[in-house]
Amino acid sequence: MLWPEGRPSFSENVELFTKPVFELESLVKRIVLESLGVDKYLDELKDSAGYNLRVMRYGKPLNVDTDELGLVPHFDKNFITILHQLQGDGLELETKDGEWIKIKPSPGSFIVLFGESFHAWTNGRLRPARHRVVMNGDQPRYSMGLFSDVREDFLVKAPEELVDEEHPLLFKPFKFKELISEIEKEASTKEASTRFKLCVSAFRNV
Ligand SMILES: O=C(O)CCC(=O)C(=O)O
Ligand SMILES: [Fe+2]
Repeated sequence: MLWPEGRPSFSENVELFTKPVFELESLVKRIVLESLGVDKYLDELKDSAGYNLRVMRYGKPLNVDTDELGLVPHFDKNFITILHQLQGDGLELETKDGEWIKIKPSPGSFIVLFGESFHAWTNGRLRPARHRVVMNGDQPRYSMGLFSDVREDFLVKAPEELVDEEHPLLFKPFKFKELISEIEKEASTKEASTRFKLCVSAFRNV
């Protein structure tokens, strides 16, 4: 048992992570919406938000001499992901040009990624980051993440302020649960290829 008996440092670490990470999530949402001039939708997004806090462990690589994939390249499907590496590097991000860069955060820092749903909601203004975990060395890796998304019946629809001639509507409005079923459908037909592609493109409008 890890919580709360047995390993007090585990629950302490989770609690230490929780407060700043929730504050950061709401700050990031505010900054994004304000900078796009659509902060009037902040309450609507906040009221329909759902959260998922995960602590992740990646077993040590079988072979210490070669890099091993801890997590395949993928886009997160949610709105915002905030990650913290507790032990071990390994997170890599893909740049626009298809290059993989290693993320080496300082111990007290967080990594903020945007997911496919926020990409669609902002009518493409935010780019979702494809990322992966690459393991090397002889140690397991631990990370924590706050994954924020929306209620299943929330309609992911870009605000009209973000749609104009220069920025045509990229995705037809969809319920978050429709994106989830799209992911499940794809996963059952094409050997987890969903993890490599933008699932939201099923709702592409232009
Ligand atoms: O462990 C990490 O740093 C990344 C985790 C991740 O990308 C995910 O769970 O979607
Ligand atoms: Fe991810």
